[in-house]
Amino acid sequence: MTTPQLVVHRDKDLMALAAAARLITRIVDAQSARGAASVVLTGGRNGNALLAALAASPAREAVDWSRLDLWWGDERFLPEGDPERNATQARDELLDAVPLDPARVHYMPASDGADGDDAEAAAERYAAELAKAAGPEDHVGVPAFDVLLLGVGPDTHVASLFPELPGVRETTRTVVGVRGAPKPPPVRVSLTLPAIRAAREVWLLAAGEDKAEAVALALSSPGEIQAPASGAYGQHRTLWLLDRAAAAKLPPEMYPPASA
Ligand SMILES: O=C1O[C@H](COP(=O)(O)O)[C@@H](O)[C@H](O)[C@H]1O
Repeated sequence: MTTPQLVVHRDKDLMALAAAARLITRIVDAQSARGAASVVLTGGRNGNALLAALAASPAREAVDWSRLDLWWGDERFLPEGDPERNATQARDELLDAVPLDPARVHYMPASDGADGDDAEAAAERYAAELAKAAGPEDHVGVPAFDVLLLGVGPDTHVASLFPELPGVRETTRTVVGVRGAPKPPPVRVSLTLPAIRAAREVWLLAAGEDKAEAVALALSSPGEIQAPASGAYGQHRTLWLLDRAAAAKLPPEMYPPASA
């Protein structure tokens, strides 16, 4: 487990710009070191804002998009192309504008795909795809992602792991079907905490005052069943990227000095 490191930006727009710049650097570094990079995308407002900032950045030219593997941390289990799918939103914000290798873009299945509306079967299919990409040194059955992005919901959910639901209790499988999600749509597919924790770096994104309670709760170590975000950490680094509004309820001793 890595200790969470907090960075607080002035507002959500600056947070998205800074996170995009940070992500470009991380991808370029990984491509230089290992030939390719892998990133797990998140849905939600902050994840989409990051992708939009990345699309608008001239520095995006520094990335070799053909050597980037993209995965998803969760998906709203809806038909292909549905505007509420995280994949559709990611395509609109960035993916359609950059020269990715389609074979390296690992979308989570849609509800009108090969498994129909069986979210559990779709989860198994995605787990198999992840296992195929994992190397012999990757014990959990997923690749050691360079960066795994997570939005943080106002209820502390990350990916589609909601407080107290079975998904957050999963200790063996890497991907699960989720039913009864309190945020629509109720049926989803999600990486589990063991899969999330296999990432080299986990970055949690939270901006806005509606996230302040969740940030304070998750960082006070209440337990991951009650606050799933508290169980999300990376092998090398766990980074919480916040704006001032989302950091407002942190106890003063946790507030990073440089960003006060
Ligand atoms: O539904 C979802 O919500 C969370 C958080 O989204 P936000 O808009 O409150 O930031 C997101 O992380 C997740 O990927 C998505 O499916």
